[in-house]
Amino acid sequence: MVRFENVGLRYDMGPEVLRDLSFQIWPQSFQFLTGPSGAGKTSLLRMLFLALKPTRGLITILGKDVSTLKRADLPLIRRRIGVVFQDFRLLDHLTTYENVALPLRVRGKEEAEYRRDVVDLIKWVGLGERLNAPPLVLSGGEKQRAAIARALIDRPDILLADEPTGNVDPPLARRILRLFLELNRSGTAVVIATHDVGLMDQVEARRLVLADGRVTIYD
Ligand SMILES: Nc1ncnc2c1ncn2[C@@H]1O[C@H](COP(=O)(O)OP(=O)(O)OP(=O)(O)O)[C@@H](O)[C@H]1O
Repeated sequence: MVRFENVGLRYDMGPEVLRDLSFQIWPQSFQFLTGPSGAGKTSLLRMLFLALKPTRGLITILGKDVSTLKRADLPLIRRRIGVVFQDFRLLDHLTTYENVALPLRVRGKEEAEYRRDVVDLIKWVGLGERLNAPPLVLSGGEKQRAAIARALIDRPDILLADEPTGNVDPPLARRILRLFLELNRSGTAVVIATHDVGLMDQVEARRLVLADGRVTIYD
């Protein structure tokens, strides 16, 4: 599903922040991506989301070599990748419902086709009471779950989450982790970037550990 071979990344003329990364992410797998602050977790996620190209090496995502992808191919592949950003990126002038429905609206789907799915998904993340609330009145944990619902609404093959429990207390972090595990059981590959050791210790899962620009894998 995802294959990295000897991938390196540098920003502008700076030093290589990631080097010699070789690993695969399998369909329906679950893994944590971890490492100290500044180790390159967000940079790696950005390459996985096709927001950043490597400066060397080969990346294949969903069967496509990213170096040969044309701009016009990007939306189709990105649609199969759900992302929960560290800063949520919800639109303040839209309600929870509208934020979650946005990817479908942008694709030109009719509301009658998706309304039920959007409402069901919002209930699944525990925000049934907040359907019509704008992000400004949501707590950090509620925003987090709205961002998760939006990442999932188009049924991605792979979900990438950047510090998805960074803004929530431990009970809510456990709840969010359970949502990801449930999602994974239903067939979605999941990559969670985190430096929350307490969170990782709750499940036996593969860990991709970044340090000094390199990755070590603990299966
Ligand atoms: N746009 C950029 N331009 C230049 N350097 C960058 C840029 N983004 C990240 N870096 C550098 O790349 C390295 C990795 O950063 P990155 O944000 O990927 O790490 P991280 O592991 O996600 O950190 P954190 O856990 O603090 O979010 C850091 O040295 C950072 O300064």
